[in-house]
Amino acid sequence: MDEKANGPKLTKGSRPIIDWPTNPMVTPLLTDLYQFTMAYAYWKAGKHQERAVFDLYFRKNPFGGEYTIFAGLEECIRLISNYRLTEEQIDFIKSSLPGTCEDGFFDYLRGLDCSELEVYAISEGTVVFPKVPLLIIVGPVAVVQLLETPLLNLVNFASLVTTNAARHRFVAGKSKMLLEFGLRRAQGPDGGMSASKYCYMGGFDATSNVAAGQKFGIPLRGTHSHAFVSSFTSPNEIIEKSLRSCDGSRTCEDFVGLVQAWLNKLQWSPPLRGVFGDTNQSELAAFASYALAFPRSFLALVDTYDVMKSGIPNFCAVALALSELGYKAGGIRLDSGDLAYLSTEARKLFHIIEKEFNVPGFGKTSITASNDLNEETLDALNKQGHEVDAFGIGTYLVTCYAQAALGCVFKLVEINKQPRIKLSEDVTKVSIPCKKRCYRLYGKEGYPLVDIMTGENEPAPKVGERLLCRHPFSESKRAFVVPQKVEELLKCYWPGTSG
Ligand SMILES: Nc1ncnc2c1ncn2[C@@H]1O[C@H](COP(=O)(O)OP(=O)(O)OP(=O)(O)O)[C@@H](O)[C@H]1O
Ligand SMILES: O=P(O)(O)OC[C@H]1O[C@H](OP(=O)(O)OP(=O)(O)O)[C@H](O)[C@@H]1O
Ligand SMILES: O=C(O)c1cccnc1
Ligand SMILES: [Mg+2]
Repeated sequence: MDEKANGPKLTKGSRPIIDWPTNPMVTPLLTDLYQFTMAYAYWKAGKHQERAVFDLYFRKNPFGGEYTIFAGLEECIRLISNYRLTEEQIDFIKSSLPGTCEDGFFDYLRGLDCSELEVYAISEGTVVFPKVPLLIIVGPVAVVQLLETPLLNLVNFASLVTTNAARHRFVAGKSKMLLEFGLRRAQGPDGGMSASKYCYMGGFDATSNVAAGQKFGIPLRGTHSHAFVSSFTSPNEIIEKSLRSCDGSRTCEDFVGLVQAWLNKLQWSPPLRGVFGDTNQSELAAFASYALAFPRSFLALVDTYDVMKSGIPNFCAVALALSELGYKAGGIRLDSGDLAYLSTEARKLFHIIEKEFNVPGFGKTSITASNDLNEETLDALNKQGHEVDAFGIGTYLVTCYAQAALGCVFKLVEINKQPRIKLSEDVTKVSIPCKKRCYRLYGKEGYPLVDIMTGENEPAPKVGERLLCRHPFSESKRAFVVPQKVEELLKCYWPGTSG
């Protein structure tokens, strides 16, 4: 999120212009009915202006893991800053509430906005832990109540999918290219757009989602599908066969013939003799056509027929023909079979070709893998050893297949300066009362040691001073910490504009 535009710089009374939420379905009506019935009852009881403090937090890290990445804040601030009900929306609420509701309430809704709210939040993209508030909303109880559902909606999936992406990045390692390919499998258009945005935030390099490329400026990447390969029947189909060399100095009139000649050379070269026989000619036609369309970034999906006997030799023939004209091929994509084995075999062949035909860099030709990848398959591939440079990941990533929801909650912790608590038989569900301040304490090596919550008016932890930190629910978990650095986690992202 752009902290400069929306973050701590704002002062009371300023009226920054902040865009509407990305998804136009995010309006004041995108809430649960009970938020409006409660708002009415607060109003009827004359309580609606009472100053309340709500914490938004989650109770357990997702995916059986040890951390969560907070995301969705920018969209929350966009909603808050533009929060006004239209006449049409007020009419709809009127028609949805019992006829006994007094008109004065609808006049109240007419004037409602978030100018009396203060929003404190942890920066988007920060590693966060259970129970620490990600957002603290302070303001008139009725309006804050109305925001419960949309704020949870905007934070829950965003943080879950960002965390999922970060976990995939962690397993894949820094050097691998991670591509988000999930749009077709995502939970509807918003699921797809949000996943693309937040996977990028979580450490992916690019997306195949063109709309996300336009909307969010995320780099776009892609290869081609099996349909493109199986749509061809023979090289004779290719009418326009000429290709200018990369430097423009000459034209190869029959690129397809050049590819066939290279395939022949490959077949009969001493280190490869007997390795493969006749390759699939329709696949060769597809690859040659793709190379004619994209000579500078030729990529081939090599598993439509047989990876080792057809796909890879055909790719190499096209790549060598391109190389003769001064172009460097982009690489291959594997989308089935044993990805560790096939990538290793492909790499061996690329190295043999580099040496045999003296094509510098051919051994490093990029290998992309896809096909139902997830954290576990990435980990299994690492353990076996593989030669994949880029992973295209869809279904498991964007649907958060391993865990359906993060489970963020929104709890009243104070009203009229009085603490409030929600009790539960389950101690992990007991809310922690009072308006809080939260700090991240760092140790000698500069690493964070612990996050702590204090009451609003308690003194802040001091560098070099010993502090007893206690687990909120587990009496036996406590530790003395001498912080070398103290970072306040929540900053004011919306100071209210009424003052
Ligand atoms: N070396 C490997 N170690 C662990 N998992 C792998 C490895 N190679 C591939 N996988 C995973 O195994 C699964 C293989 O999928 P599946 O059994 O459906 O076969 P397939 O290769 O997709 O076959 P096809 O698409 O031809 O039907 C995928 O989820 C893939 O990511
Ligand atoms: O496997 P995912 O992680 O969801 O990644 C996206 C998948 O989408 C594409 O094909 P699609 O799955 O539509 O068809 P295929 O299974 O026949 O390749 C691509 O080839 C990947 O396999
Ligand atoms: O570009 C690709 O290779 C791609 C895009 C979406 C889904 N599967 C693959
Ligand atoms: Mg698939």
